[in-house]
Amino acid sequence: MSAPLVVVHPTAEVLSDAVAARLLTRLLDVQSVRTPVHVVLTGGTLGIASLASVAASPLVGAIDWSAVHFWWGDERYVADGDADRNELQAREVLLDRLVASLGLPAENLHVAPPAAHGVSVHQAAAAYADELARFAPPGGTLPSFEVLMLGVGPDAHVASLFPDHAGLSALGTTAGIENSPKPPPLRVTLTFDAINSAREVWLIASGEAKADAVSRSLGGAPVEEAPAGHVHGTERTLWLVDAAAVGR
Ligand SMILES: O=C(O)C(O)[C@@H](O)[C@H](O)[C@H](O)COP(=O)(O)O
Repeated sequence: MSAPLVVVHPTAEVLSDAVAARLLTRLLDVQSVRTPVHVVLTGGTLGIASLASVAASPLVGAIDWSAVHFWWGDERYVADGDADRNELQAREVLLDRLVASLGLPAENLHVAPPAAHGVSVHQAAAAYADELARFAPPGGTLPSFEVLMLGVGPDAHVASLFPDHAGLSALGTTAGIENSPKPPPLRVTLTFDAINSAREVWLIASGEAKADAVSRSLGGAPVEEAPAGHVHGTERTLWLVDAAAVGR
């Protein structure tokens, strides 16, 4: 477990560009020593803005995308093609282009299943856990995540781990979430154990509305109040924020 390091950027725009630059540089560094590389993406405004910044970066062509796998920290359990799907939003700003022209294999996008008739959110979570286990080292249940990104909610949630909510005590690698306080109500999420297995965990937050959540998370609030304060990378935990999110 690594102690958090907080990096403050002046604005949300600079922050999303800096997250993109950091991700691309990290991929270049890692690809010089090991491959394939597993990256976990986040939904949310800033997460998607950061992917759009990746698409706009001149470095995007320098990565060997054929050896990168993408996962999601959480996914909204809605029908395939629904605009609320985190994977759809990520595809629109970046991933479709990586597949179409930069060599990312379509099968390297590992999504939690969309909602389907007769399939519960818990069954979808179990299917996502099976997919994760397929890419785990022998005897393991999870791929070796290099970077895992998490947006932070105004209530200090991360992924779909909400304060005072069922997912906080979920065992295993994934959980189905019902009655999410942030719509839509059904979600599939990685658990704390799965998140905390990543080498680097990057929490990203911008805007005044997140200032209280950031301060409570970094101030040691209990997990039931501030789940975001209880995620850590094994090697590095970064809080990448803008000035407003730290009350400046
Ligand atoms: O699917 C989701 O809704 C999420 O993955 C969620 O955890 C998100 O990252 C935060 O709520 C921050 O979202 P914003 O950046 O939009 O505030």
